[in-house]
Amino acid sequence: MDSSNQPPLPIIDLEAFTSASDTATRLEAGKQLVSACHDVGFVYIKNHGVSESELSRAFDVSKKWFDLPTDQKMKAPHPPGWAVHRGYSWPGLEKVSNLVSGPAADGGSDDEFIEKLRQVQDFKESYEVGSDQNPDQPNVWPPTDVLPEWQPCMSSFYSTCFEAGKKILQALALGLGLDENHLLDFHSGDYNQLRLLHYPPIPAAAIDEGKFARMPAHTDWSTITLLFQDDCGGLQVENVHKPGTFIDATPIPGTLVMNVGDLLMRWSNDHLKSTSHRVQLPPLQDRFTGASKKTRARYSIPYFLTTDPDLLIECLIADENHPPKYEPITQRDYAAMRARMQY
Ligand SMILES: O=C(O)CCC(=O)C(=O)O
Ligand SMILES: [Fe+2]
Repeated sequence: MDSSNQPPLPIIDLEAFTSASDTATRLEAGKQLVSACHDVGFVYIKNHGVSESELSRAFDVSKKWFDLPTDQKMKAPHPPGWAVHRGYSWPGLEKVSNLVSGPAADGGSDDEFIEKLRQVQDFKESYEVGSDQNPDQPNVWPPTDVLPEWQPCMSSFYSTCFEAGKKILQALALGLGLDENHLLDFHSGDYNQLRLLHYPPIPAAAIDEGKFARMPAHTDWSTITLLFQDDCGGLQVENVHKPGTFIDATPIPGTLVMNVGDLLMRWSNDHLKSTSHRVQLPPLQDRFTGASKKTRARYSIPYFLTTDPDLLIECLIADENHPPKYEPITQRDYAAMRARMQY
């Protein structure tokens, strides 16, 4: 892709929202964020409040985990089935799918349909962490002798990310013309999800030939997602003005990438966009040389903010000109529909 033809993704400085004491400046910052989420659905955020030291520690410990031998990692396995999304998933277990309709979307039994989704393997491994206060999704931790720093580091990073997420939810609410805590009030923080991702090096040809995907195009089902990525590159965001084409979300040091999830899109009556994204090969010049032209390994850390499961999500922006497009739904019902398609 010729990157010079790409429209840049917006960059929002959260400092204007977090440190200004006057209402007008904060409101303006919120409106800028909402406008970016309306136009593109993906933004870089700087001054997000997650310190450089906490972030590099999370990446270091994540790398240590994925460097462990498989038999050690398998001491914290993702439970079978789709109901609980915690613990370690080995390469190929998950097939990210954007299909929310189809024979099995209503919880039906078309196993063949789901099997088809798995035919292209996602070559990545992941570890999902939640809150210990989430009764529906008990955390899966390895025995403490496996990587003693794993649990304390990831539990702490989970809370750190929520602090950053709170400010973003407040800025969004203000920008939408709502009370500052309107969106945040739906999020106790117990239902968020921290995801550690590792995309191992693979021959570039394997992706080019369609045998493997790093992560195929999908939207997230969360309220919002915060994403920290290393310097490898490969994240791409669909160009909303040219569907089917993608813009590189090149890593920018000191920023996180924030995107609107499907739930917030629905909640905002489609005012905010949940934009499709994917992970492709890193740029050509960064691929390993040699016969197989292996890609670099890539590490990323998405954090999904999700509402408490039984609160009813009703369309927010509803006036005579914009009647609600969707029935109210609880996050629990929405997530069950999505998860069924993924595992
Ligand atoms: O690894 C990335 O950069 C993207 C991850 C992602 O989109 C997801 O986990 O939903
Ligand atoms: Fe995603």
